[in-house]
Amino acid sequence: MKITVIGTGYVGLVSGTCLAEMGNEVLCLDLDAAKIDTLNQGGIPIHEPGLLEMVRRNVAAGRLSFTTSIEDSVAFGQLQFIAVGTPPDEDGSADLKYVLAAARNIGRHMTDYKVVIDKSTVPVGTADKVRAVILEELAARGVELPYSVVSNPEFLKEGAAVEDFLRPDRVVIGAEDERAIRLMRELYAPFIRNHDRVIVMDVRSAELTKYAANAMLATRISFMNELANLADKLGADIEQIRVGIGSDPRIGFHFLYPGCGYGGSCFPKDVQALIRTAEENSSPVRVLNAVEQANDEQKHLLLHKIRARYGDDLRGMHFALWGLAFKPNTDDMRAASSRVVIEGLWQMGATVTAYDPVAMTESRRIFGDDPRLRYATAPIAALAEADALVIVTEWKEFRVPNFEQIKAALRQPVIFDGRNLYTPSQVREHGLEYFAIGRR
Ligand SMILES: NC(=O)C1=CN([C@@H]2O[C@H](COP(=O)(O)OP(=O)(O)OC[C@H]3O[C@@H](n4cnc5c(N)ncnc54)[C@H](O)[C@@H]3O)[C@@H](O)[C@H]2O)C=CC1
Ligand SMILES: O=C(O)[C@H]1O[C@H](OP(=O)(O)OP(=O)(O)OC[C@H]2O[C@@H](n3ccc(=O)[nH]c3=O)[C@H](O)[C@@H]2O)[C@H](O)[C@@H](O)[C@@H]1O
Repeated sequence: MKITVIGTGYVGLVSGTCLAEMGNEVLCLDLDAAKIDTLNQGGIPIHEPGLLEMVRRNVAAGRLSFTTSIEDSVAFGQLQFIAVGTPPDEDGSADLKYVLAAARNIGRHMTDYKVVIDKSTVPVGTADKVRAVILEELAARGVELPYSVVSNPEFLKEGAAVEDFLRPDRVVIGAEDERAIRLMRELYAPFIRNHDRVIVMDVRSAELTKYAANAMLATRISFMNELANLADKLGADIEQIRVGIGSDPRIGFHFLYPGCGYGGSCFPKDVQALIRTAEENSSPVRVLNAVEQANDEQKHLLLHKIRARYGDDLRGMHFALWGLAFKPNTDDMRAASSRVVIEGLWQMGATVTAYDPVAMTESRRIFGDDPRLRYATAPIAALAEADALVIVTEWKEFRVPNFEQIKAALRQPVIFDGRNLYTPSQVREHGLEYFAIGRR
C-alpha cells in the first residue's frame, strides 16, 4: 500500500518505518527541515532502540523516504496518517492546531480518494473537525472528492516503540465506513497474524479509548505512589505490598511500580486533557484530579527527603544524579522528574553532576551550559565530590552497582533512590545510608 505519514516524531517515525518494514511504500512528511535533513542523511532525530537500523534498511530498499513537500506527501499515499503533536493548551486541553493544519493541507492538495487517519492522541470530536476542515478546503477549491476519516490511536511506549508497533496488544480502529475499515484491516493484518487483534468501533469511542488507557495507567501509578508514601509512614514495605496485590490476576503486576512520579510527553498531558474534556461536559472524572495532583507532588518527593536529611540550605553541597530521561531506553526528557529534582537542588543552593546513557545531549539542549549542572561520562565518575547519589531513572546499568566503589567515591555515603532499585538491607550492609520510596 502507499502510505503518507505526517509528522516524524516518536509516533510518526516509528509507525512509518514499521509500515515500510512490512513491505508498504511510505513517505514521511515533516515541516521541520532539520529533522528531514537528519533522516535524509541516514540519521534519526530521536533515540529509540532498533529504529535506526530499521530506517536505514527500508530507505535502502526504496520503501521509505522523507520530505518537507506537502504537495508530494498528499499526492503520495492513499492512506494519510496524521501523527503530529497535540500539546496541552493553556487550559490543559489538547491543542489541535497541528492536527487541523495537517488535515487542511490534505484538503488543499488531494485529487483522489484518501483515508485520513488520526494517529495523534486527540479529544473526542476531533475526527468531526478533521472531516469539516477537509470539506471546507475542497469547497474552497470548488471540487468534490471522496474521503474517509478514521481514528487509530497509538499505544506504543517510548523505549520499546518498535517492538510495541510490530507486535501490538490491540489495534483500535474507529471508523464508520466499510471501505476505510477494509483498508485498515488489510494494513494491519501482517502485524497480527497469529490472532486477530483489530477492534473496530465507532470513532468517538476510539478517541476516548486512548485517553482511558493512559488515564487508567497513570491512576495505577499515582495510587501506588501514595500507598508507598503511606507505607513509609507506617513502617511497611511497598515492594512486598506490590507483590502481595499484583498476584491477584484482577490487579496484575504491570504498572504497579512506585517511584518519583510519572513523566513523559503523554501521561501528564493526556490526564490533563481528559480532565478538561470531562469538565467541559459537566461530567467530572474526580479521581483524575487526584492522580494529577499526587503525581505533581511525587516529583518533589526526593527533594523532601533530601531536605529532611540536610535541611533547606544546601549551599556548598554537590549531588550526583543518575538518570535524566523520563524512563529508560529513551532520550526524552519531557516532563521528566529529573528536571524537578535538578531545579529543586539548584533552588536550595546545591550543584549537580548528572550521568545518563543517552539523554545528556537533550539535557544540554534544555539547560544550556549552566555551570550548576555538569555531566559525567560514566555512573561512577558522576560521584566524585558528591555529598549523595540521587537516582531518578531505572536504567539497567544502575541495577547492580558496586556499592563499595560508590561508598568510596562519594563524599558522604548516602543514596536517594527514586526508583527503588535496590534491596535496602543489601545497600545498608555496605555502610551506605539508603532512602527509597516506601521501602523499609
Ligand atoms: N510519544 C509517544 O510515545 C506517543 C505519542 N502519542 C501521540 O502521538 C502524537 C505525536 O506524538 P510524538 O510523536 O511524541 O510527537 P513529536 O513532537 O515527537 O513529533 C511531532 C512531529 O510533527 C511535526 N509536525 C507538526 N505539525 C506538522 C504538520 N502540519 N505537517 C508535518 N509535520 C508536522 C513536528 O515537526 C514534529 O516533528 C501526540 O498526539 C501524542 O500524544 C501516542 C502514543 C505514544
Ligand atoms: O500515549 C503515549 O504516549 C504512551 O504513554 C505511555 O508510554 P510512555 O509515556 O512512553 O512510557 P511508560 O512506560 O508508560 O512510562 C511513563 C512514565 O510512568 C512511569 N512509570 C511507569 C510504570 C510504573 O509502574 N511506574 C512508573 O512510575 C515511568 O517511569 C515513566 O515516567 C503508555 O504506556 C503508552 O501505552 C502510550 O502509548
